[in-house]
Amino acid sequence: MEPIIEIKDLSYAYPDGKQALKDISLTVQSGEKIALVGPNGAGKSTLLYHLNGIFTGQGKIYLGGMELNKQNLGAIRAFVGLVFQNPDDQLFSTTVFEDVAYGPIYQGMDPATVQSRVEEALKAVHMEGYARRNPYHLSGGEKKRIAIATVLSMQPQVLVFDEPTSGLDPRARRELIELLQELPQTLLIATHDLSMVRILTPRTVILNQGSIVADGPTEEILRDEELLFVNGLR
Ligand SMILES: Nc1ncnc2c1ncn2[C@@H]1O[C@H](COP(=O)(O)OP(=O)(O)OP(=O)(O)O)[C@@H](O)[C@H]1O
Repeated sequence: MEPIIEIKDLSYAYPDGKQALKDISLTVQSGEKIALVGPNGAGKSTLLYHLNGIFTGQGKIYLGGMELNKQNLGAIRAFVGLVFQNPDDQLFSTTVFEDVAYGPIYQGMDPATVQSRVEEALKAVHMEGYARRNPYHLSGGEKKRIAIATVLSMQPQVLVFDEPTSGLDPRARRELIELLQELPQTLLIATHDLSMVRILTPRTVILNQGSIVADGPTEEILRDEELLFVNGLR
């Protein structure tokens, strides 16, 4: 079966010369749920931002068989939904509807399709009835859900999350994890929340200093105290 994500020998240096990713290769099959863990500065966000072309490093990335390049960028951005750590980076309209409708409108969908895309996306995050609300005045947990809906309205097959549980209170965190468990898409989640990893993602990849240092079943990785310790995870 063709992998849904294939990263081959990806390296990336920031303009100031900081080498953030070194020779990353990763293959993900459709439907997998994967945690990307590692200490601060390991390169997790940098890697995620490559998956929908925000950053472009050296190496090759294929998504659903499409090569990530300028020509395919529109299709790839519909295929891979990236949910930022801070929902305020994703919500900028005065109504939830406009924020969730933004992608479909930008893609030129007709009003009826836009409407149904918004309704479906809000339903998927259990936020029906919020369309007329102002995102600015929502709680942290609600904003997070709407940020996810803004991505779901594009019907992506891959969802990429940067620290989805950060800043949430215990109840909002638990509800968000339940929501992530329900999502049928392939998930790649950068996180420091190992207790979420334990229950949500059967596979874990450890990144440290820009390199993949472990990749395997979450159960085995989280059992390896030494591995966790040397990678700043304990
Ligand atoms: N705009 C930038 N310019 C230069 N270096 C950067 C920039 N953004 C990040 N870096 C550096 O790149 C490396 C990887 O950063 P990145 O944010 O990808 O790590 P991370 O694993 O997501 O960390 P965290 O867990 O703290 O979110 C770090 O050393 C960081 O300082």
